[in-house]
Amino acid sequence: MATPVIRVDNVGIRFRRNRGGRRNFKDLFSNRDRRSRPGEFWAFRNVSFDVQAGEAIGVVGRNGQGKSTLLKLVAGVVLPDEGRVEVNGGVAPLIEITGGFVNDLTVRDNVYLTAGLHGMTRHEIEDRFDEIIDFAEIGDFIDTPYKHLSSGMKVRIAFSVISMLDEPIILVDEVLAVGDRGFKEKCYRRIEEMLAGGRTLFFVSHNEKDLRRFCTRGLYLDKGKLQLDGPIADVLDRYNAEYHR
Ligand SMILES: Nc1ncnc2c1ncn2[C@@H]1O[C@H](COP(=O)(O)OP(=O)(O)OP(=O)(O)O)[C@@H](O)[C@H]1O
Repeated sequence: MATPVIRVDNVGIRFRRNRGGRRNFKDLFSNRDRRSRPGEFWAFRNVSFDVQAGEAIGVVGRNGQGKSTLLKLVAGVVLPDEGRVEVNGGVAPLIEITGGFVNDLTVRDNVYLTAGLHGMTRHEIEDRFDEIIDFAEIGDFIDTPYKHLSSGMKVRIAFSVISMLDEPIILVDEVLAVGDRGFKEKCYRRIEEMLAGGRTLFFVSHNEKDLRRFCTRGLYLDKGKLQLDGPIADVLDRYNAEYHR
C-alpha cells in the first residue's frame, strides 16, 4: 500500500478543565502525583488510524467527544500529549476559519495576508483575487474593515480564500453553519470539486445527510476512544443505535 498521507499512532490528548489550571491550596500540600493534576482529563486516548490520499473521512460523535480536537491535531494546532501524528502534505483548515483574520484590516488586506501565510505568492493572489471575492459575493465590501462584516460574510470570505489554496488535505468543521443555505450549498459543491481532484477530506458534522454525501469512511469517537473506524454507513448505524434509538 502507498505511504499514508496521515498517520495517527496511539495518540492521546489531555486538557485541563479549569482555565488557569492552578492547583488549589489543599492540592499544594498533598502528595498527589503531579502527572494527574486536578482538573485534567483525557479528551481521548489510544487513537490510531492511517489515511490514504483521496480518502474522505467523516468524524462522528456526541458533543464534546473530541471531533474538532482530532481535526486540530491533523492541522497541527494541537499537539499530542502521547503518541505521534504524521501529516505528509499541506493542510487547508476550514476550521475556525475566521480566527486568522485581522479585525482592523480590510477584506482586501486580509485576503493577501491569509493567502500569503499559506504560501501563495503576491502574483498568484492578484491572479485569483477577483475569483475569491466573486465566490464570497462580497464585492461591495473589499475596502471595509473585516470587523464590520456580518458573521455570515466573515465566513464567506474566509471559506473562499482557504478553499482556494492548493493544499492536498482539507479539514472541514461546522463553520459553514452560519452561512445561509445558498452559500452552504455552494461551499459543498466546491468541496466536491476538491474531492474529485483527489484531495483528502476530514469532515466533522452532526448532519447525517452531509456525512453520507461526502464521506466513504467514518471515525466514531465516544467515551474517550476511537470506537469504530469503518465505512461511513456502518459508523452512522452504530452511532444511531447507541444514541438515537
Ligand atoms: N483548549 C481546550 N482546553 C480545555 N479543554 C478543551 C479544549 N479544547 C477542547 N476541550 C475539551 O475537549 C473535549 C473535546 O472537545 P471537542 O471540541 O474536540 O469536541 P467535539 O466532539 O468537536 O464537540 P462538538 O460536537 O460539541 O463540537 C471537550 O470536553 C472540550 O471541552
